[in-house]
Amino acid sequence: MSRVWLVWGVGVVAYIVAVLHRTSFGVSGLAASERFSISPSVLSSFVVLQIVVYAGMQIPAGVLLDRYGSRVMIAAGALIMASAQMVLALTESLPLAVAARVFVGIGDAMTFISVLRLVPQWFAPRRVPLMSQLTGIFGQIGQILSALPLMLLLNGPGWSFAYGSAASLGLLSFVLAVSVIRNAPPGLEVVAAPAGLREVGTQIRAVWRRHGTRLGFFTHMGTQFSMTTFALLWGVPYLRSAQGLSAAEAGSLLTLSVISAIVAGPIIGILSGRFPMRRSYLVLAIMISNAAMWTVVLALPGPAPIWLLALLVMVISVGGPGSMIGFDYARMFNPSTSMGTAQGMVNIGGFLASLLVIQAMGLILDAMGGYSFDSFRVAWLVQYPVWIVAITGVLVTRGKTRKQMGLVLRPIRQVWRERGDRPKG
Ligand SMILES: N[C@@H](Cc1c[nH]cn1)C(=O)NCC(=O)O
Repeated sequence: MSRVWLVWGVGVVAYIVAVLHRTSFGVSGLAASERFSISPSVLSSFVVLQIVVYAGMQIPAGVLLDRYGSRVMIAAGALIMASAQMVLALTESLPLAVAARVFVGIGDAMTFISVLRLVPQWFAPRRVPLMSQLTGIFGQIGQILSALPLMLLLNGPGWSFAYGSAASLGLLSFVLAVSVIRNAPPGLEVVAAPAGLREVGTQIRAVWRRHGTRLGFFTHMGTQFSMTTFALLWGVPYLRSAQGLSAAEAGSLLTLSVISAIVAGPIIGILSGRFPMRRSYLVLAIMISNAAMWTVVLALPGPAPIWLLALLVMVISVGGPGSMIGFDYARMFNPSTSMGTAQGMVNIGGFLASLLVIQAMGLILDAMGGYSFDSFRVAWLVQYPVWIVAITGVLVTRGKTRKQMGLVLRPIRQVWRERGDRPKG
């Protein structure tokens, strides 16, 4: 196997294991409620705290990534997460469990953007959009590992064995990262120069001021938060307690979600590569279809048929690969020495929205008496303000970006008309 595939493959394995750690608490939510005797809102606070840390660490992680490169960041992230999962495997103390999830958030924050950073370093520019999509997609296998084997281990040998196994996988990923990953092919490495706090602050502000970075931020926000909320915490309790599905059915829907993202990813990668100036239409279509699908399901007065829930899961899952367009924008509008910072900023979008929604849902569920059909029906409504903010953000920053580029796009109708008028053959 050539060096490039090996480096990328090990990076992807590290990301898969990070996603496994990240999603493990969501699938073990009901078991965690019993083990630590906690209510829905405390349970959601766990996940919220983990995402707060993940989102809060994006800019520091991005700055460190620009400075030290992918290898150190991926290896350190893997070790931190493995140690935290081992603590979680062994403890029955709530404060220690909370601290462990904080460290899972820290390690997780260091992983994805560092793996994504390997792509433009190791692959030819024309391959970058598709390889970035594939990086994102393969990472979601970690969610399958949570939904199926981890769930089986939880229901069989139990909590400690399940979390201990996740920790061992994390250790393996640390060893692989140290031995195999290199930041770039020999002689091609570009790292940011050492900088003081003031210079770093100036650089961060410069990155945020670029309209393309903010376009990426709102893109990431509106496309992926619904699926993240579903996968990280509220999906399984909703499907089981409100919609009456079995654990196996709920697990299968989470697997279907990953399969949908795997199918959608390359299509989005190819479409956004062929029509780079129209990528935002794809982004807006994804946000609107997510909102429309939820509207149909929430409008029903009782549990939805399983085919409709499957359709909901498939539609919202397209948001995962759709959010990768946000990273394309960051890459397009930022120099390579501040790419890590820009991608970290974009990544905050979806996770910030997810944590607000997860926490708000936990509070609503608590106030309405727990995991009932009616309380979930109200709780999911908190998604709509996020779609409004994200769609507005995309429209505004897209306008500014186009203006800055001096770009005037012909209306789509005109493009189609001209295509039709072109002589055939
Ligand atoms: N949107 C995800 C990645 C993705 C790609 N396909 C499905 N999901 C994302 O932004 N990930 C960041 C992370 O840390 O996982």
